[in-house]
Order: sequence, then structure tokens, then C-alpha cells
Amino acid sequence: MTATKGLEGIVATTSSISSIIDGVLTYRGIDIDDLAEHASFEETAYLLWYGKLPTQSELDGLNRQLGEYAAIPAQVLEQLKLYPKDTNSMAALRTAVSSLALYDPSANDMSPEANLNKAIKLQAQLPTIVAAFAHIREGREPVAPKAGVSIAHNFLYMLTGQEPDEVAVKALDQALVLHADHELNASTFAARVTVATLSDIYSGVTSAIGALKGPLHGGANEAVMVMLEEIGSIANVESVINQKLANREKIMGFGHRVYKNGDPRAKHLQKMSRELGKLTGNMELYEMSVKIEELVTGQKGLKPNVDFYSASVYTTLKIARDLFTPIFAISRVSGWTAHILEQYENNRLIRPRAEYVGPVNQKVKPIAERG
Ligand SMILES: CC(=O)SCCNC(=O)CCNC(=O)[C@H](O)C(C)(C)COP(=O)(O)OP(=O)(O)OC[C@H]1O[C@@H](n2cnc3c(N)ncnc32)[C@H](O)[C@@H]1OP(=O)(O)O
Ligand SMILES: O=C([O-])CC(=O)C(=O)O
Repeated sequence: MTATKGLEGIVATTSSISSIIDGVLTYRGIDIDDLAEHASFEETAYLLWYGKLPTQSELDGLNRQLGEYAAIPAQVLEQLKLYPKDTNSMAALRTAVSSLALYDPSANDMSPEANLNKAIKLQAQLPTIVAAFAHIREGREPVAPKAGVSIAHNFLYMLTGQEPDEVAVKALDQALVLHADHELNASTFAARVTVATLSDIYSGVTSAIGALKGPLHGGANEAVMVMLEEIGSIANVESVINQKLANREKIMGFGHRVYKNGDPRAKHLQKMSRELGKLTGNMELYEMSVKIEELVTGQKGLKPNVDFYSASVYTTLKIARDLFTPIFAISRVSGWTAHILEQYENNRLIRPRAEYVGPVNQKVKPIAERG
């Protein structure tokens, strides 16, 4: 038995949800480039759950459900008010999602219909939790969700209490499409491992949020913004990045376990970052990002991943840095839940082996003789 560090190259399951083949990402066989240009996030979520794009009446039905479920239980809202105000926003989301299960009478109903319904509920409720926490930690009352608008629109509305402009809604909607699923990434794997014990969907999504939080995965989008802030201005990019590379520090938002020739999602986010910069008359974050890319790709051959340009996109949309990873979760919960449903459909416990490298033939010494 020989271990493969980080399970690199190990094929751990079959799946018909998303694929990465020769650097091309598809959801249910549709190229991400096509979806990013022509599908809304709600259509994309439907595609992930049901395996096909919705007709207009199916989409209307899903939107109605999302609207009905968007309010979170009053108890969860009250609990959010008890969290320390400086709670990490992903920790708050993880805890709140876990507690949603306590107030859902169908939490342990394992029928496929109940699980699909809970997937839609989770999709509807995550944005409400994230926006509510953003207000509560500042001592403000949360803004209640409204029905009849898209998830992107509703989220921006709940965050600011004002009607968002169309450009911002469109940009966020496209970012949500791009982040919705990604084969067997770490958080999706965590979700599948959890539910493969036949634990409930809330446990699976709670595990996934915990895995997404780390800076080697979803947490990288926030870490990219920390780096951009540390650099401060375009004049400092070269010296700071060269120093980091010389120190063999990781440059956040670069590199990928699967893509070695570039992440197909990054170009969409780069374009969005450029267009939003132009529209707002402030191109500095975009220009700094392009310069960083030139240096890192030039010197290390590493390409930007999905997290790199999303940092400048969200900042230009005036979203607080520590909400970037929760926004990733708002999108990825569609993929996590699609994978959870797929795991339940054809389940087997996920239980790999470990290659033992510790001491052998040890004995229990009397306590007085232990060093
Ligand atoms: C949504 C997402 O999860 S996308 C990924 C988000 N994460 C990040 O952006 C964090 C920065 N990137 C990384 O840490 C890595 O590239 C990962 C975690 C994404 C992939 O990691 P792995 O496949 O395990 O690659 P690994 O860490 O082994 O890197 C291979 C080599 O490239 C280097 N490398 C990889 N990424 C980077 C980076 N961002 N900056 C500098 N060097 C890097 C490593 O130091 C290593 O060099 P070495 O062989 O000289 O030691
Ligand atoms: O697939 C991965 O390893 C990470 C990633 O890009 C994602 O989850 O979107």
C-alpha cells in the first residue's frame, strides 16, 4: 500500500455532474463558456440538480420555490445575533447552516424528493444567512429577502438594503455560474464523504463549508484581496511579487491541482474585472492584477485560477473582503447538493486506506517508566 500525497490523480468516484477534460470544464456536458454567456445562475443550478436546462415553466417553478424558502428560521436569525461580532464569516455560515437542520422537520427524511427539496432550500437560504450576518455584526437589523428577483439581485439587495444596479446583478450572476460546480474539488469531496455514511444533507453541506473556508481552496479569493491591499498600488507590484517569489511564498489565486494550462473560468472573471473597472472609472485593481499575472506566469509558469480575478470583481462591486468566500459558498451549494443527491442515488461508504509509517512493535510501559 503506497499513499498518493493529496490523492493527486486518484479517481475516487464516477459522476455525471461536471467534467474537466483537456482543460475544458463542462456542467452536464455543457461548456462553462456557453453557460457563462447564455445561462443564469438559477438555470445553472437547475441543470446541476435535474441534469437538464429548465423550460420556462420549470424555471418559474424553481424561482417560486427559491423565493418561498429564502427567509431563514427566526431561531437561526436570533442565534446569528449571539455570535461574537468578529466571528469569521465562513465560521458563521458553517454554524448557521448546521443549525438550519434543527428547525427543518424534514432534515432526516432521506427520500429523494425530500433531499431535492432541501437542496433548493439550502440554495435559497445561504444568501440570506450571509447577508444577515453582514448586517448583524455591524449592529444593524438584517434586510429581509424579497421574492420575484434572482439570487444575485436578492443578495445584493439584502446586503445594501437598496435596489442593485443591473450591471452589478449581471456580474454577480455570472460569477455564481462560474463557481457553481467543479468536479471532485476538496469541498465537494468532503460533502460526498460525509453523506456516504448516510448522514443528512445539512451535515454534508456543513462539512463542505468547512473545507471551502481554507485558503488553499475557496478562502483564496479573500487571500488574493489581502495581497492586493498589501501591495497597495501598481508601483509596488513588481517589488512585492518578486520578493514573494524569491521567498518561495505562495501567490494566492495561482496554480491548480487539475489545470496546468490555465483555469477556463479565469478569463471570464478577468474580462468582468476589466469591464467593471472601466465602468466605475477605477482600473487600478484590474491593472495590478494583470501585472501580477504577468510576473507570476512569466517567472513560475503558474496561471490564475477562479479565485484570482474574482477578488477585484467583488471589491469593485463594493463587497467586503471577508464575504468573498461566503459568496463562493452561495454558488457552490448548488454543486455540493447535486453531488450529495448523486452520492445518495448510488451510495457506498467512502473509506480509503492509509499507508502506516509510524513505529511498530511497541509495548505499554508502566506509567512511571514513560519518558
Ligand atoms: C477554487 C480553488 O480552490 S482554486 C485554488 C485556490 N488556491 C489558491 O489559489 C492557493 C494558491 N495555490 C496553491 O496553493 C496550489 O497551487 C493549489 C493548492 C491550488 C494546488 O496545489 P497542488 O496541486 O498540491 O500543487 P503544489 O502545492 O504541490 O505545487 C506544485 C509546485 O508549484 C508551486 N506552486 C503551486 N501553487 C503556487 C502558487 N500559488 N504560488 C507559488 N508557487 C506555487 C509549489 O510551491 C510547488 O513547487 P515545488 O514543486 O517547487 O515545491
Ligand atoms: O477543483 C479544485 O480543486 C478547486 C477549484 O477550482 C474549485 O473548487 O472550483
